[in-house]
Amino acid sequence: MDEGAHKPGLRARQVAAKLLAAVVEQQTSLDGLMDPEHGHPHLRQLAPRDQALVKAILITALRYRGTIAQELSERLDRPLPGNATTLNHHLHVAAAQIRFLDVPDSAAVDLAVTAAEADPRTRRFKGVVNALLRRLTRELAGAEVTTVPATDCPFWLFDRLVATYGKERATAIAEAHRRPAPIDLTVKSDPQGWADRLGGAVVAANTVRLDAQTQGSIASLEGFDAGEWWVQDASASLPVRLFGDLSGKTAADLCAAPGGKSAQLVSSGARVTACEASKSRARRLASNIARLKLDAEVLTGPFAETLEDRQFEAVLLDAPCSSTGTLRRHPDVGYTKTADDITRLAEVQRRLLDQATNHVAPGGTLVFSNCSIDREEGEDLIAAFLAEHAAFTRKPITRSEVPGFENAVTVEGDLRTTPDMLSEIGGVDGFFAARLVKAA
Ligand SMILES: C[S@@+](CC[C@H](N)C(=O)[O-])C[C@H]1O[C@@H](n2cnc3c(N)ncnc32)[C@H](O)[C@@H]1O
Repeated sequence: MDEGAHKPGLRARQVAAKLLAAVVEQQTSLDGLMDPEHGHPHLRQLAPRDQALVKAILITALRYRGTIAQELSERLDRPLPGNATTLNHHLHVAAAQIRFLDVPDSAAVDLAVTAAEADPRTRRFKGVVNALLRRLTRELAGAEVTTVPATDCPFWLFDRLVATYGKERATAIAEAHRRPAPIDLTVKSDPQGWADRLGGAVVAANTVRLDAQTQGSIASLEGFDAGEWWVQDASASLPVRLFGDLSGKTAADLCAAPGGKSAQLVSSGARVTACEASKSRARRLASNIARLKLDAEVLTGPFAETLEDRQFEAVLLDAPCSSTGTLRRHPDVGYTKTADDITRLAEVQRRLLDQATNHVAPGGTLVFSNCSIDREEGEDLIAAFLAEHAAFTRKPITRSEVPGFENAVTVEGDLRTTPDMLSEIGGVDGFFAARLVKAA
């Protein structure tokens, strides 16, 4: 066997290059590749420390993909052949480490050279890899990023952001995408006490924010086993708050897994039915609810089938979407989704909203939400819904209902957060929510 095959850390870099290819060439989601049970087998074979390294490399390589591409190409004497995609992945994996991660530069360069040499497709570029990465290290290791934010936002997405929000705000959003997101926890009670215990800060009603650099696994933090809190971005906690007091009321969470909003509904005093179409996700939902020692009815299958003709006073439709509001946490989304996906997902949402109307009791409230920042999945969808459903009217959200998020309330009375908001405290995910009421 090749001597290099035994180099510590080599396998992690090879796996990182392979997974990067899966994201950008086959549009496979990083969450799917990283799943502890069903993720990529090569990743699961690595030691936990190496798995964490691969994850850090991939998140960084995707977050700064445009900058890395530009900095590499500026240092090439002549362009790489157009079909050198595998080579490109090795270079991006190494550049992510050199530019942004706390890994010795010499190891990043050396392992990239060995990885290129070990692969028949890239062997002949070994010298190029060595020279290029050494030059990158010499000239840019530890340097500030000087590219404009749009460099790291996939073109199709940036164009849509400009069309909706204008160039200045689109640029601020793209800039926010480059900053790692903090870890937000929704606590059942005593937010200040938990903030003190975990070294965080209270940033919204029941949201405790921990630093993005918080060490160790989430499950090892105090209060996890006791079920005192769950992970949920501050903006994702807003839709359920729009129902107001739910004590003793019936509530359905139509698209429930992994269950952050179901947990909130139960905690607000509602009798909750949580529906989830996917079997594996429904198992996760049930286990999350159990860890939190909360009580909810969990139904597995599409809600239109499992609920039959049941109706509820409060109905939440937190629909599947493009997730373009979560690029800070999921930088792969810009490379795995396309403009066509947005149109397709908006159509799914339209159909689910139609079905949801059957499960709202007369006089009941329907909250529609998702984590997209595209108006086709938000503002436009709700405008079309209201035009077609005479039994429903919007109950405008008021600024006083969402302290700290007053600027997220739109003229129409919907809620629209974008990642550039609240940047002084670490930003928020992009989210949309509308509150609709069914005639009595
Ligand atoms: C955005 S996620 C929900 C997140 C969840 N509300 C939370 O806060 O944790 C959307 C979920 O809806 C599920 N889903 C999609 N179509 C569905 C349907 N017709 N019935 C029930 N669940 C559905 C998906 O499998 C996915 O788990």
